[in-house]
Amino acid sequence: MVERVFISPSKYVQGRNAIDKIGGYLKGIAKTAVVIADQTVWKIAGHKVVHELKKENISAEEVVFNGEASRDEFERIAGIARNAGATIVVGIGGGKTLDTAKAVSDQLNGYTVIVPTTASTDAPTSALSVVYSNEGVFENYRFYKKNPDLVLVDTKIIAEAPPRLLASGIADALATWVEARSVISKGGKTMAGGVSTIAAEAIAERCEEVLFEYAHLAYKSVQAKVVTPALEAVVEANTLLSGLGFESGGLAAAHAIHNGFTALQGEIHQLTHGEKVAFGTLVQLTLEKRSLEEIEQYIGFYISLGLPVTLEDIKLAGASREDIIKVAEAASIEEETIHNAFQITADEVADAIIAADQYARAFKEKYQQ
Ligand SMILES: NC(=O)c1ccc[n+]([C@@H]2O[C@H](COP(=O)([O-])OP(=O)(O)OC[C@H]3O[C@@H](n4cnc5c(N)ncnc54)[C@H](O)[C@@H]3O)[C@@H](O)[C@H]2O)c1
Ligand SMILES: [Zn+2]
Repeated sequence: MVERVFISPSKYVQGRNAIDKIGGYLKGIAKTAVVIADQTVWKIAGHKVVHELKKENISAEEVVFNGEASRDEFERIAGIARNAGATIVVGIGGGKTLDTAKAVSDQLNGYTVIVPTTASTDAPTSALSVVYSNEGVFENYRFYKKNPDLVLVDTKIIAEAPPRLLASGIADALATWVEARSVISKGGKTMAGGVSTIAAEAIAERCEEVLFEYAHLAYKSVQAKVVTPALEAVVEANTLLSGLGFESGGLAAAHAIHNGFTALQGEIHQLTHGEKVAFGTLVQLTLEKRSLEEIEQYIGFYISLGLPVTLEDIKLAGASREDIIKVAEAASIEEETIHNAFQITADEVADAIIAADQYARAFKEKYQQ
């Protein structure tokens, strides 16, 4: 029998100006931290975090993240952290920075602190990193023995991040219930290393409900750069509910197809993780033989948030059948999560990709003329 497994970060804190309190949460943990953020995020939140740490006599080794969550980058930063004697690892920024901080902390046996500055993915809470080549092609998932010790989400900072990033996080989070319910119904394995729990199932389902209720209001809030109760709800859905829901509830086709897309070259690399996951979710719904009404509900929702729904939208207007097969093959390799819920061949996946594109084009013709 396969055991039920549920995992989560030790502490999750979310609210307006939450970052001001980071020193209090880390007081007495250790004397030296390595703080990782990219150039943009150093200005938005990095220096503020370092300032708050200093107040509690925690010194900070400041590292500029180079933009890719790759093995080389993990090694480079782990080396800097070791030389500095850092035992607290603070990652500030988007999913790739946070995944890098987790990898570095694992190597140091450190205390992991995750500070997302946009609700663009459900990376913050999980005990894994998605590893890419230096060129941005998906390589593998790297699993750790523990989830982050502290996830600190400042909704004031997130309200001022680009709306496109929030929409991307909504798409990533909308995949959570679609994928988890498919894995649960097949008794498949989750990213936590067992089968799902009632807890993870409830969280994943609630995640979708919150998004259908509040995503638009939250998107408008970020367009106006203000913190609202709707934004707080959606930030929690994108980050905590989706994070726990995907990790202990299961990933399936949507994310495998996302990973497949990274195998292609060209403009598709300009799309965010969540944008590719949105299309992947439509493909999964296609594979599940969902009704027209249900699929249109998702397509309409994505379009209203400026998310891509067609191959043209994801910069693959001119993709050949060969390209689509390449994506489908990468999505169907033995290790991929698609097999947690589907018994399927690359050919069937390729056909579903083309069908999902056709459905979305038909929707646009029907409603947008
Ligand atoms: N480990 C997991 O569980 C998990 C889950 C989901 C996604 N992921 C990974 O996360 C990555 C995607 O993350 P992403 O979509 O955040 O992209 P990203 O990390 O590549 O980039 C985010 C971008 O947003 C910018 N940014 C961040 N905060 C900002 C702010 N407040 N204002 C302005 N700009 C800001 C950053 O400078 C960066 O350029 C992928 O590698 C994906 O595989 C991992
Ligand atoms: Zn994702």
